[in-house]
Amino acid sequence: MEVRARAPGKIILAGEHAVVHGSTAVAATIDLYTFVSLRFPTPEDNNDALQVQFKDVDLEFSWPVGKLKEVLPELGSKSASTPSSCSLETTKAIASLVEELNLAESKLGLASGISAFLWLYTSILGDKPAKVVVNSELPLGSGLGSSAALCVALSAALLSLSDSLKLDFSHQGWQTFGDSELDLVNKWAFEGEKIIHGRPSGIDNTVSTFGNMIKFRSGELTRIKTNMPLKMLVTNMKVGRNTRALVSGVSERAVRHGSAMSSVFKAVDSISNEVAAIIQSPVSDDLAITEKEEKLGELMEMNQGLLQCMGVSHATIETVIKTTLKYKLATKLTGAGGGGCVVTLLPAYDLVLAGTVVEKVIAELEECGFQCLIAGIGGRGMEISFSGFSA
Ligand SMILES: Nc1ncnc2c1ncn2[C@@H]1O[C@H](COP(=O)(O)OP(=O)(O)O)[C@@H](O)[C@H]1O
Ligand SMILES: C[C@@](O)(CCOP(=O)(O)O)CC(=O)O
Ligand SMILES: [Mg+2]
Repeated sequence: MEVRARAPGKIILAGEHAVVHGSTAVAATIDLYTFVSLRFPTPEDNNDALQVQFKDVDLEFSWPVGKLKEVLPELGSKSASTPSSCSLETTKAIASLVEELNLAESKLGLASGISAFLWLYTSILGDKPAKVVVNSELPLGSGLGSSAALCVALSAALLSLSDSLKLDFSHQGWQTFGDSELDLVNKWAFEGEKIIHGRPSGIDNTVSTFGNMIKFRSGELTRIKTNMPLKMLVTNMKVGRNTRALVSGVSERAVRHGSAMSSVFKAVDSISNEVAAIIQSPVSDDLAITEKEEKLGELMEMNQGLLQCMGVSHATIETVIKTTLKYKLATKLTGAGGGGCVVTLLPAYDLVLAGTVVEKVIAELEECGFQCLIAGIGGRGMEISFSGFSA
């Protein structure tokens, strides 16, 4: 009896950071997933603990359910069908549980993910013993939304075994939820993101839950139907950074320079809306596609300039921008910046030329020690699959 959930990462085509301050942003899923598997113990297992294994970071923990009951003040008082924020009291209690894990210095950055795990698990499934395994195809902390993918996959797995969803356990293979169930997953995942990001906009968990490509503003999503082939090169510069710190850095700058920063956010809003309009407008021929790519590239460059204004670029990002510019390709950071990943718009149709240009640019970037991948974008959102359940 096991449920497996998977949720994709994302790229942000325009609008990161500004979206936290009410501007429009455009995001698409990428075909790299975080997986969460969950199973309850059988009587033979004789297990009365909540066990979790985070495979990507080589960490494994176990809390006897008695301990959780003793420490967590609100345990059992939550309803899985009503997402709620973690209270100050529970935040402190979870922090004490995480502190007792004595994480090594190099793994302290993972504490917020463990806290989000404990909050989501105990809010949705209370004190039920279980074994949870997390693994991901996404690089962690690189701007591709691993935090949201974790929260979405976890919320989906937990909700699917709670009493709040009525699901078809006999269905074979991956299945998704209806819109109202997806909405519930998304709301819980947002609560988890709050613990990891501090002040998330909700764009990452929303695109990971619903899939495809979305325009997002102040918690509202509009699905985008692409009318052009979009090919993106994702380059991971492997420079570590922390989303929470970068997001709060932008907020502090916005407090120091209110009027200037609100103009920056307004400009980003216009850029995102133009990006969405270009992607959705009908195309007549290849020439029209090339024209659209040129406009998108220019908008990406403008967005990158404004991200630099917000203080979230990085010397390494500028290196990649210069390298791709030699090949007339536009690049911007994606996600929180400060390192992490950048995206470069690749020509979709000019295959002969694209082949050589793309190969050359990838070779040059890889020579610098960066990791490149051409991501499939705009695919499915969160999905679950059951095994070992009798119909
Ligand atoms: N597979 C995973 N296993 C453990 N923790 C994870 C996993 N995925 C995400 N996290 C948590 O999310 C954090 C990274 O989130 P964040 O800084 O927002 O970057 P991003 O979302 O761009 O990957 C990690 O430090 C960790 O706490
Ligand atoms: C910077 C931001 O716009 C995106 C952060 O994405 P990531 O966690 O770096 O993948 C923050 C947010 O929207 O919650
Ligand atoms: Mg994140």
